[in-house]
Amino acid sequence: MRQHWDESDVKIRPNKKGSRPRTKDRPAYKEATIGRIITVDRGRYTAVVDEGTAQERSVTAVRAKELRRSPIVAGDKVGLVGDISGKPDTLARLIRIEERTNLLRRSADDTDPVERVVVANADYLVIVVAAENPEPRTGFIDRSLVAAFDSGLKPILCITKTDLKHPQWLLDYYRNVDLTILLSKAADGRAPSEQGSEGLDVSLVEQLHTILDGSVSVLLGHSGVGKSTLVNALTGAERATGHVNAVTGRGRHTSSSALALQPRDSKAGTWIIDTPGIRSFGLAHVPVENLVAAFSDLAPGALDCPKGCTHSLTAPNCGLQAYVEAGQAGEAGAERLESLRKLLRVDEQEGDTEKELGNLEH
Ligand SMILES: Nc1nc2c(ncn2[C@@H]2O[C@H](COP(=O)(O)OP(=O)(O)OP(=O)(O)O)[C@@H](O)[C@H]2O)c(=O)[nH]1
Ligand SMILES: [Zn+2]
Repeated sequence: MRQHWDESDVKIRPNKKGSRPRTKDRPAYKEATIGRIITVDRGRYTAVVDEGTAQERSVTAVRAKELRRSPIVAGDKVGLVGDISGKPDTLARLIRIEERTNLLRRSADDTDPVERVVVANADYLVIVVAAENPEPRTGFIDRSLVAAFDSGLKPILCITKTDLKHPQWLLDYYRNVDLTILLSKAADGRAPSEQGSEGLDVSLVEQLHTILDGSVSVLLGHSGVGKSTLVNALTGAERATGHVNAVTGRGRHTSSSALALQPRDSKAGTWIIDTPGIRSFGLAHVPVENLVAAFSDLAPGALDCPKGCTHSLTAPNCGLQAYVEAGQAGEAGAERLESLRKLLRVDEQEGDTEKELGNLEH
């Protein structure tokens, strides 16, 4: 059952000096407890406090009026006041967003300059694709790589379902790119199972578990690639901490906003943030230099571009073009440059019109 809260339930009683006008640093708020946001659902923020201690618990909070215009996302560290017991029917007040180490951003599409924040303070972006069913799309992966680069997250490409098909062409495409690629173990001819974690490769889970231990990772992937299977295997069937239950009271997260989960047997501070609402990254907010730099196999070529080069097919003396033609970006160079030009929107054909279908809470 969903409880109904009212912000007035959590108004903090004025302290003895309460009549004093609020100053910018609001001394009373120095007492705030720091929590980590694990999900946002219709204006309710779920934060974990006293992380890694016996008192670890999740607290539901609403944000203070002053923060009404500030996006707060999974991974954010926030200051909480009021009732932070985490007991049923209690509601804390979120009064501050702590400084972020980084922010994974996207725009709704490539023409919308308004950037939206997806996740804060993450270390890795794990891009999950299937070797087949559904067929992986390099356009999607390249976009995700740009978003990771622009936001300062380390990308990992995780390829599932290699038992169905060996993704050699994909490995070739990324051969010269600075990117960690993890594959599920190949080929015993299994068909994708209809339920459960059948077909999932244990070694892939173990590899991921090891790399991500102690870090905050964002998992990204289209429907059907095996992302839920992977998340379930990483977090264990029973989510011992019960944080998810705290979100909806039903043990299932119903909204499409990002949700942070703790992997089993991991160090304190290890979080995996699932992003069910995100199908792709609009990149309108990303500066051209970062688009180019994210293509680490091509980027050195741009050093020879004339100032203000558009890098289009017809751009005179484009260094990228010359670099690729000289074979310095390897066999996939031409294809990679074509992909970059799509993102730069300087390709001759219609650009990548992949539209955002995601829905994110703010
Ligand atoms: N053959 C094979 N099947 C797999 C593998 N990993 C997952 N599957 C199957 O692929 C199907 C889709 O997996 P899910 O984990 O539900 O995929 P998802 O990406 O979470 O998709 P949504 O739940 O739609 O978001 C399931 O039937 C899984 O059992 C794999 O490595 N090999
Ligand atoms: Zn150029």
